[in-house]
Amino acid sequence: MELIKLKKGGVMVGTFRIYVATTNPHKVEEIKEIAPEWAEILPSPEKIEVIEDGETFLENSVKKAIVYGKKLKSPVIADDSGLVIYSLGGFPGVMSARFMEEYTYEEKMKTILKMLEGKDRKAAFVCSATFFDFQRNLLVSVEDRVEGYIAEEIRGTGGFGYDPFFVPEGYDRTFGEMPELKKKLSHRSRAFRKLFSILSKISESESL
Ligand SMILES: O=c1nc[nH]c2c1ncn2[C@H]1C[C@H](O)[C@@H](COP(=O)(O)OP(=O)(O)OP(=O)(O)O)O1
Ligand SMILES: [Mg+2]
Repeated sequence: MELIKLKKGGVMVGTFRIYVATTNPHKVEEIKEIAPEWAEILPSPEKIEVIEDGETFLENSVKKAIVYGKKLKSPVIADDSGLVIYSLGGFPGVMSARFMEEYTYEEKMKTILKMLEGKDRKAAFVCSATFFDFQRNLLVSVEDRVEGYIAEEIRGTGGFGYDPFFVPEGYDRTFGEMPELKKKLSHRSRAFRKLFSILSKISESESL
């Protein structure tokens, strides 16, 4: 049984529905933008609480995928991601969302800007993308990142989270100032492009 109904005689014979195991609609939108034509990407029909107590993005990504996949009994994809600042030992890392949880991202970023005074500003966004198919007990995880640095000030209102102070390598504007370009450059688009390409290869091998 093919994992994904692909083409028959070169004609699309159907799509493969995948729910996104997330509470974050920005993630759903960004994944939809880069998903292949055979994947029908939908927000989860249920909001499921997952305790993200993993020490790595991978652990949390796999946990979210399995909890949602088992509950929905349908193929899912999950993303655990965050900001890693090298001169702060990788802070905030897996704690990116929980750092100053009760404050706005504006306040979180202002605090981090103070922490960075006199320090090296190199940073990366990291995304661990996981696919889990409950029926086939198939789990695939891929991690990727986008290197860059933290700007001297908060700029732009596009994107979400820490976008307004993250400048990707090779550019001088923040993701907040160029949300369209972010969709191509980001850790999320890189990780999910890799994940979808692996799923296509698994499907092709199954239909051999
Ligand atoms: O593209 C991004 N642009 C800016 N900031 C970002 C991005 N990607 C992750 N981040 C930050 C936001 C949050 O502080 C943490 C994600 O936390 P993370 O747990 O993966 O996501 P979440 O709690 O919003 O939704 P969920 O866990 O339901 O997928 O890293
Ligand atoms: Mg989360």
